[in-house]
Amino acid sequence: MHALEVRNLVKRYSNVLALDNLSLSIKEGEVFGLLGPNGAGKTTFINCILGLTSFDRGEIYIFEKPLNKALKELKWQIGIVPQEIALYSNLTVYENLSFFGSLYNLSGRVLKERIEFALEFVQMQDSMKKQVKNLSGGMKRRVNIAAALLNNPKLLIMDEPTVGIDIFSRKLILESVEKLSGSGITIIYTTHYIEEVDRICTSVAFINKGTIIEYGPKEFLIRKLSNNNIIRIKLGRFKDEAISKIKKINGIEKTSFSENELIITANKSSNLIKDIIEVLSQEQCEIISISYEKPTMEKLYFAVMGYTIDEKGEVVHEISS
Ligand SMILES: Nc1ncnc2c1ncn2[C@@H]1O[C@H](COP(=O)(O)OP(=O)(O)OP(=O)(O)O)[C@@H](O)[C@H]1O
Repeated sequence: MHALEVRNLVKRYSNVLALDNLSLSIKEGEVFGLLGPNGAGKTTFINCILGLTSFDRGEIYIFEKPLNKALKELKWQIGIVPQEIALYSNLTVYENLSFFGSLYNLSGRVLKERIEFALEFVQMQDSMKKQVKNLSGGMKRRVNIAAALLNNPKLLIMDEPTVGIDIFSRKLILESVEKLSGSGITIIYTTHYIEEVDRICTSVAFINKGTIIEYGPKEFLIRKLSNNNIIRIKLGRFKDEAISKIKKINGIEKTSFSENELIITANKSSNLIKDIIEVLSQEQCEIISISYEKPTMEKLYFAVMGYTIDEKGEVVHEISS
């Protein structure tokens, strides 16, 4: 079943086209990362699917129900962690959670148990009596997450939950998403931190200028979008002739050799390792190790967004469209 299906969504703010025919679908149970730079349209997208902002065109289905129906019938199964902290600062952590729980019609023992579970989940039990105004930004964000989990949602939407918070809270938030992953809950997680998507998401969509450039399961995208394989071969004894012969193998795009390491960039479609080993053994070279370099999510992201990264790791070049 699809947790979310969006078709040709268009949203305009006067002269800004914030969402430009955006389409995507998210399967139930996925931790889905929506990754894009500032102003890409992430928050507008989230606001549209939550019915918080109107849109000009398109269709949205949540758990296969049209948006209006879904928001009426499934409202209590959707947890939201908004970008802005949405808590009462003069109330304590516990009082805030009691209030949000009562909005879900939770009361008595069930409410108490759900609050205890949510507090433990975000590791805030020790701070439950503190007023929210006395908490750090990261702790407030964790209370927001606890509030979103009170009703045991089927769909959890987290809009840039780690922006501007301390490292410890960030670590806890990422760990809590990891704990939820695989439990059946669907999570939509917007961010502009590539390493977060790499760590916690099962699928990812690259969004820019209001449109989805690519999306799918992470491993699928890495296979689809990486243009080549990089093979590293550490040699003991070697002959220059072997290196020259390897350069000529069909499918090899680039080679470099320094400090006894041969780095080969090979065409994605070719499996050349057998040919390379054959040359090395014919030339009686000593192979110490062979490894494949996996393309990183970061390299993939910049490539998809139209940038390249040089050897020093700097973004150097925008490819004009
Ligand atoms: N209320 C608004 N009125 C006019 N323009 C808006 C409004 N909200 C967003 N925009 C514009 O729509 C575009 C998409 O903005 P949005 O906030 O959805 O992007 P975002 O990816 O969430 O960015 P960020 O990571 O900075 O939060 C931007 O060009 C933004 O300036």
